[in-house]
Amino acid sequence: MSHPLFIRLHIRMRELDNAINLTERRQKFLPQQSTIWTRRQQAVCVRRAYKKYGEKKSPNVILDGLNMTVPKGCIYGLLGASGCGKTTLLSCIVGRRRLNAGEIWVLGGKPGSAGSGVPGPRIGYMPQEVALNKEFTIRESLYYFGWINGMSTKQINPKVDFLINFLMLPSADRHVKNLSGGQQRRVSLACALLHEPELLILDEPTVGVDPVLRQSIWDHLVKICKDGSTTVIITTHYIDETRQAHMIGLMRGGRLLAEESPNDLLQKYNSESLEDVFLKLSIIQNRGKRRRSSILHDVTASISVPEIPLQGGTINMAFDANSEISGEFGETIGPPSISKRVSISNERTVQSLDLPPNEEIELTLWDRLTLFNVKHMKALIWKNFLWMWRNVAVMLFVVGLPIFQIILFCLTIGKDPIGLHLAIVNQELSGNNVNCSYVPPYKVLKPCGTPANNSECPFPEYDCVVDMLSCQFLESLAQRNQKLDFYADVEEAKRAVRKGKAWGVIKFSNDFTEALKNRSELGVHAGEEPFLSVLSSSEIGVWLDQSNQQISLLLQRDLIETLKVFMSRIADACGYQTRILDPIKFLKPVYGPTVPNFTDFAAPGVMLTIVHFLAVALTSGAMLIERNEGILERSLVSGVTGIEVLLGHVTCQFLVMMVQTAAVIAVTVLFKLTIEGSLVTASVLIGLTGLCGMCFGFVVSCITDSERNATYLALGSFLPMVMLCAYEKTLNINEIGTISGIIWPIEGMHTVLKAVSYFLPLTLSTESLRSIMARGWAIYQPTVFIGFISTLIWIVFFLSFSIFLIKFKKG
Ligand SMILES: Nc1ncnc2c1ncn2[C@@H]1O[C@H](COP(=O)(O)OP(=O)(O)OP(=O)(O)O)[C@@H](O)[C@H]1O
Repeated sequence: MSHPLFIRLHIRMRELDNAINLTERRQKFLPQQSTIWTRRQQAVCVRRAYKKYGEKKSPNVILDGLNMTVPKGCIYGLLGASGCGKTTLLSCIVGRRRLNAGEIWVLGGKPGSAGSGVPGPRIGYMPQEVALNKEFTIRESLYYFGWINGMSTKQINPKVDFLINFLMLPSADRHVKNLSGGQQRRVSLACALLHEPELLILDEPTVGVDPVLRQSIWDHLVKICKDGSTTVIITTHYIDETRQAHMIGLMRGGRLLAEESPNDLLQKYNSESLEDVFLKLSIIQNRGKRRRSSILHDVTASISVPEIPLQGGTINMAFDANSEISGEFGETIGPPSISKRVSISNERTVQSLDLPPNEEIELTLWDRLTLFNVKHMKALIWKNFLWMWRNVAVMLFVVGLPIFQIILFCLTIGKDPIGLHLAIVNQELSGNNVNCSYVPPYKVLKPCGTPANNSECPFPEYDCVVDMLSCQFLESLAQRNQKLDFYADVEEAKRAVRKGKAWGVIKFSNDFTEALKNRSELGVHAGEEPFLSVLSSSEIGVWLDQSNQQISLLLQRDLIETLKVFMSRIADACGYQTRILDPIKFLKPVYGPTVPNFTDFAAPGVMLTIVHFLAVALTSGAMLIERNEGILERSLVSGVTGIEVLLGHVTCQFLVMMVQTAAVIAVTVLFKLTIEGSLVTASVLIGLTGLCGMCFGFVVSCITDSERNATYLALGSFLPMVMLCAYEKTLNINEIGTISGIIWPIEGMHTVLKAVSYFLPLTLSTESLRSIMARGWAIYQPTVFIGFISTLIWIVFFLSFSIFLIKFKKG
C-alpha cells in the first residue's frame, strides 16, 4: 500500500472507525430516503449488481457486486475486454435481462416496472448485432423503429434524410442486405438515434466505421448531450476514442475497476493512454488489492474530488450517500461532480432532502388493461406483411406445400393395389385349354324347339353350364385387376412367390368342377364317408405371401369377393335363389359410401396434420429468425410487448392460414373426397387447427434457441402426435362408438396411450372434421363442437404459455 492515496484512505478509515459507533453503522445500511433520491437523480444507477449464467453448481459469474453511476447528460464509455459482461450489463439496464441480485434504476424508475417507460421509447438501443430485417430498405427499417417508438411518418421523413446524410449512408431505398457490414451497423445506429431518446445505449456503434465518420458520430453524441436532455452509454473496443466521453467505466472481473473522467484517470495514474490506465488497474486487481465498497465508501465520502467541467455546464450528478461507490479502488471511486465535501456524519443534510417527483408515468386502469398499443400493432403487422412480401418464394412454398402434399395424398394413398401377380396352378386344365384360354359361359340358351322352348322361343330358357368352374372362378378374379400367372405345379408356383414374382399361389385340383358339383348336391353329407375326397377336391388351396399385411388382406378380400360373385353367377344361371348362398346382406350404409375407401377415412387426419405442422414450422421459423437476428430484442426494448409481437404474427399468419385452408378445401373438392357436411364448418376447423399449430410454433420458438433445435422439437412432437392423434371415438348416447385412427385402429393401442391421445391437439379435431366430412354432421353435434372446443382450448393454452415464457424467460 505504498501509494499516497491508499495511505490517506487507511488513516481516514481508522479515524472513522473510532468516530462511528455500531448503531450509527447499522443505521447506514437501512434504506434511506436520500438513497432513493440519489438513485433517481441519475440516468442509470446500478447497485451491487450480481448476475450469473449457468447452473448453480458451476455458475459463470458475470457481474459480481458491480456499482455504476451514469449521471444525466453525460457520455459514459463502458470499457472492458471481450466477454467481461458489458452486453449483459446493458441488457439488464434496458430491462431485457434480470439481475440475480442488486438494483438498477434507469431514468428514475426500475426497468420493467409499470410506468417506468423502460423498456420503451425513452431508450434508444443499438445492440451489438445488426438487428435489422435484411430484406427491408434503409427507409423501411427506420419507419419500423420510428413507428414503434411512437413517431408519425411525418416526423420520421425529415429525420431519415438527416441520418442518411449524417451517417454517410447510400440511398434510403437500398436494401439492408445489399449494404456492407459497416453500413448495416450505421443503419442500426440511425434506428437508435431516430426518435431522440433520453437515454442512448450503444453497444459498439463504431465498429467498422472509418475514422472520419467515427469522429463525426462522437461529435454528434457530444452535441446531443450538451443540453443535458440526452445521456449516452457507449461500449467500444477503441479505448482511446472514449477520451471524448465525460466518464468512463473500466470493467473487469464483474466489477468496475474505475469510474472517472478520462482526464482524471490519466492524471491519477500518471499515464499517457487509457489503455495504460486499464493495464495498471488490472494489475492492481490481480494483486488482490481489493477493497470492499461499503468500507471504502466511509473513507471516500470525505474525500474532496474536483468537479468535471463540461461543455455547457456541469453534469447533474448527485452523490449516493449510502455507500454505493462505483469502482473497486478507493482512489477512483469518488463520483466526480461532487463539488463539496460530503461526510456520512452529515446525515441531517442528506435526510432533509425531499424525494424528487416520481418520474414513473402514471398508468390508468385502461392502460393496465389494454392488451396492445395500436401504433405498435400497426408497425408489427406492417413489418410482418412486408417480410412475407419480400420472401415471396418462402410464402409460396408455405402455401403451396400443403396443397402439394394433399394432392400427393389423394393420388397415392388409399387406392386399392392392382396388378398384383398371383401364381395359379390349375390341374383341371387339359388339352388345348391352355391357361384357361377357354372359359365356358355360366349359362347357354336352350335350342328352340326343344320341349322347353317353343318354336319361336318367345320366352328363352337357359341351361346352366357347370364346366371348368376353376376357369370361371379365375375369370372373375382377373376382373378385379390382378394378374394371373399359370404354373405347372405347386412347388414351381411357390418358388415364384419366394422369388417375389407373385404374392400367392392358388391351386385347383384336377376334378375341381366335379367335386364342387357333388359337394353342392350332397349338401350336409359331403363330409361323410365315402365322399370325404369331395371336400378336399372342391377346395381352392391358397398360399399367400403375408409379409405385407395390407396386400395379403386385400387378396383375401378379393378371393372372398370373387367367390361370392362366382357363386351368385352359378346360382343365377341354374335358377337358384342367390340369397341362400349369402346370409349377410349389407344394406345402404348409414354414413359413408357403399364401398368404403381409405382416402376418405384418412383425409381429415392428414389434412389437419399437414396444416398444423406447417404452421408450427412457419411460425417457429419466423419467430426464431426475428429473435436470433436481434430484431425481437430491439423491438422489446422499444416498448413493444411480447403479447403484441405474438398478436402481430397471429394476425399475419392467420391470413396465410386462410389461404392455405381455402386451397386445401379446393383440392379436396377437386379430388371428389366425400364432404357430406358444411364446407364452411370444415374450413373454420381447418383454419383453427392451423392457428393452433401457429401457437404451438410460438411455444417452440420460446423454448428453443436455434432453428435446428426448433426443427428437432417440431419433428419430435410430430411423429408421436401422428401416431397418437389417430383417434376417433363417436360420442353417442350409448358410448359404444367406433374407434379408429389415421394409421391404426385405437383398439390396438395401449390403454394408457389411449387416454393420452385424448389430450393431444389433433385427436378430437380430427374426429370432428371426419364427422363433418363423412357423416355430414353440423356444429351442434357433440362430436363436432367438442373438436372445436378442444382446438380453442389448445390455442389459448399455447398462447398463454408462450406469453408466460416471453415474460419470464429473461436472462
Ligand atoms: N445467454 C447466455 N448464457 C450463458 N452465458 C452467456 C450468455 N450470454 C453471455 N454469456 C457469457 O457471458 C459472458 C459475458 O458476455 P457479454 O456478451 O456480456 O460480454 P461482452 O463484454 O459484451 O463481450 P464483447 O465485448 O465480446 O461483446 C461471456 O463469457 C459469454 O459467454
